Amino acid sequence: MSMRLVVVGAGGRMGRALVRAIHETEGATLVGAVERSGSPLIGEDAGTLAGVGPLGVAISDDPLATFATADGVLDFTTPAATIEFAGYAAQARIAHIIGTTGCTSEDDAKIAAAARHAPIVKSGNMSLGVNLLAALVEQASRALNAADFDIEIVEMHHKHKVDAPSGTAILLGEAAAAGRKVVLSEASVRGRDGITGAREEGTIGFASLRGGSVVGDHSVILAGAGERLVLSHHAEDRGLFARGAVKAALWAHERKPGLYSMRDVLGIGA
Ligand SMILES: NC(=O)C1=CN([C@@H]2O[C@H](COP(=O)(O)OP(=O)(O)OC[C@H]3O[C@@H](n4cnc5c(N)ncnc54)[C@H](OP(=O)(O)O)[C@@H]3O)[C@@H](O)[C@H]2O)C=CC1
Ligand SMILES: O=C(O)C1=N[C@H](C(=O)O)C[C@H](O)C1
Repeated sequence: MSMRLVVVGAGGRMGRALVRAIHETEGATLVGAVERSGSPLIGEDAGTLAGVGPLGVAISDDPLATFATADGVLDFTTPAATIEFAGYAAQARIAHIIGTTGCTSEDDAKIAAAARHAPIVKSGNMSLGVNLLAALVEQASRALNAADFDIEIVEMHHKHKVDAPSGTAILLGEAAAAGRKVVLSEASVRGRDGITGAREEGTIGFASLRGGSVVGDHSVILAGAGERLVLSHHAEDRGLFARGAVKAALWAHERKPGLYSMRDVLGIGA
């Protein structure tokens, strides 16, 4: 039987891409679409809004009632909304696929608590390419030691993005930190300005650029004396993330409660 999915934030950039991806996927059916109460999109057909024609799914502002009809929820919204949806998905015991970035460690603790009751897949990037890149970054960071190679992560996104560094940059930073056997929060340097002093050995630097319509560019630079290794990913279309999220939902369907990553879904080890 087809997996019944709800898209929350259905009117957003990713929300619309998710509706299209579900429509194109055999074995997945859109049964609900949610936006915040007061949104002018309430009552509109989610398929029409996403450009695939009417699907008979009106956008609702009642997540709890909508989740009761579904097997899973796809969530690319905001941290505050995601925490609320994690509670509802746990109550309904349905899979929750979280692409939202910018969550704090307190938010992540609430998501981990919800994962005791339902399967949750959370990732800063749902594409195959980035998750493979993370495995390569982990390997390269392990092979090239901190005394000889400095790690810097550069990302660029469209001008509407509200969080920095991107969730993907953090995911890649975690991979680099795992390769180096350090804790990212203790090693990271986020942005430089003024007389910063020379670079401290073993740190992992982050730089964020914003502008135009860039979907998502990431590079991890391992800079040594006289040579640089640059591992990059360029996303050209949001459909990439949406297809990954639908794949994660199908993978999580009827799986045991727990917090899973996209590397679990894709079977990519270090
Ligand atoms: N993990 C991944 O692979 C990817 C992650 N992302 C992340 O996904 C998130 C969304 O990105 P994007 O689509 O560009 O952002 P948008 O702002 O275009 O979309 C977010 C949508 O969520 C809605 N929303 C916010 N709060 C609620 C609520 N309480 N209930 C229902 N709907 C709500 C917004 O409505 P309103 O406009 O009214 O506030 C909006 O329609 C970001 O965190 C981004 O970083 C993006 C791409 C890939
Ligand atoms: O906000 C975006 O657009 C994106 N967000 C994710 C992130 O923060 O890394 C993934 C992707 O790069 C697009």
